[in-house]
Amino acid sequence: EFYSSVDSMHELAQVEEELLNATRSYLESQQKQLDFYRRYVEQLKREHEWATTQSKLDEYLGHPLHAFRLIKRLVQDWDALILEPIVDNDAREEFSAHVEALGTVFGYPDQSELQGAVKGLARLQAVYNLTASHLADGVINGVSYGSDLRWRECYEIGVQLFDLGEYQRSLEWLQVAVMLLQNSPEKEEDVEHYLSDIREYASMANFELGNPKKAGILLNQILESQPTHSAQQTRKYLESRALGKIDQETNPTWLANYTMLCQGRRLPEERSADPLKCYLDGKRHAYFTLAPLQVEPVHLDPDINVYHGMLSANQILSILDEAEKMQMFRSAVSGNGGNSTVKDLRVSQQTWLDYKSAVMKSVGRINELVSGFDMAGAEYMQVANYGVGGQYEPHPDYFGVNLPVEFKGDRISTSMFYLSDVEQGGYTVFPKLNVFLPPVSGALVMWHNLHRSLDVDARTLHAGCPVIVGSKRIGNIWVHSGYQEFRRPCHLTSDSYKSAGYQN
Ligand SMILES: O=C(O)CCC(=O)C(=O)O
Ligand SMILES: [Fe+2]
Repeated sequence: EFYSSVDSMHELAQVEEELLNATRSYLESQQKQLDFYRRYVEQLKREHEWATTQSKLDEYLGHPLHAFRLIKRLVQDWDALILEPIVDNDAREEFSAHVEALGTVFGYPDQSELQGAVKGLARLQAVYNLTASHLADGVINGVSYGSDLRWRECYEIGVQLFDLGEYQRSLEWLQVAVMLLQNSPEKEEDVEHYLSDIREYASMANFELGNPKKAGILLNQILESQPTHSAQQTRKYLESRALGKIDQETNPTWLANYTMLCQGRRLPEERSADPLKCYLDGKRHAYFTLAPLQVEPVHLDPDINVYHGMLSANQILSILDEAEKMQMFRSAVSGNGGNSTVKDLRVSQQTWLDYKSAVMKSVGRINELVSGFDMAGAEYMQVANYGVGGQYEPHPDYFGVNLPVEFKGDRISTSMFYLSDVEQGGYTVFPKLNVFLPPVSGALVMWHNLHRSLDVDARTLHAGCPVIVGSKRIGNIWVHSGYQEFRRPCHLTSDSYKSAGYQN
């Protein structure tokens, strides 16, 4: 699977590079061969004309050498030099073999990949209010990336969204496709034809959106100029379908908060708390005496802190190197019965690193010293890379159910290292706490998922917003409660009442 991570998209870029090279050399060799045929045909033509313009063709052919040459040409030369190479063309076979081999070596994206990429775009539109026309112009949140889309691409996005049942968005893209097509340098008769295809989809999308009248008007427009268009069948089909009620999918309540925070806007608060201040902490451990922790508290109770500058650029490179050597997998989310399922809930690829290498030893130590927890209870670090529209919808990190003893307790804390900056989007947000965090490479975000009583803290619900531009990389370390009895002891009174109002 390619679209879910920027890393694996690299391979696609390589595939395209190979395709370009192969095609270019194929065309060159074809061109050479064509030049050769043309020269040979010219030569034959001269001979043929010379012969037939002789006053007496009879006499010409009566000459044994002439007769021999004509017969040789027809028996051998035409076949060997022209007909055979044109019909079965070595270069062509070599070329298709090469292209096929590319597919087996690198893999080749299929229809589902295209759908995945389009879903990613739709997700970005939904969360960041991006219009299809801005995206088509290559403008994202006012920044122009100089990669505008052609009408065909917008049309394709519209079609894919239609197939995904995203009719409103499909319509939006189809409209952009129409505008671009009308201003494109295509031949006029082609434009009319393409317009009809787009209108046919727009008609169906309108129908699905409960607007059969508009659907009918569009179909009529098509049939006026092209009476034999497949819109005929579409009209019959739509007429035959009883207009059932379109059940609008209701958005979950957290979506509004999630969307706002992803855009870097805080929700209005009833009372404004004292602003939190950054500080240096050189006392947490002797290790930090010379280089104190740069702490940015972003929430109190539950505490969420960002520790800046925890990993150097070189350390990050080593971690990513190590991760690259492991196979990255499409992230799964724990489903019912503990089975992992691959859902759009989480679109990224990930791998797990132990704490054996030099750099991972430091990472483990940093985590131990900053969190105060015993790494004996830590899972391996999960390194993840988010691709097009990559996201992780709001979730808690704890499991919260009766865990088997092997789990050594639930996930008491989350340490998330940002292993990259993200050009646009990709914030980490806490919808119940009104907190958003833009990723900052080298920073570490840490919070507790459990109360001191080890009851789950529902306030820690959080999410990774869709990445708009860039490649987001994070490294997560989850520490379990099993070994931390002396590191974070229970209080005499339970504090779990604090999250009671946040369960849903
Ligand atoms: O990507 C993010 O910012 C959050 C990731 C996350 O919550 C997780 O991996 O559990
Ligand atoms: Fe998480």
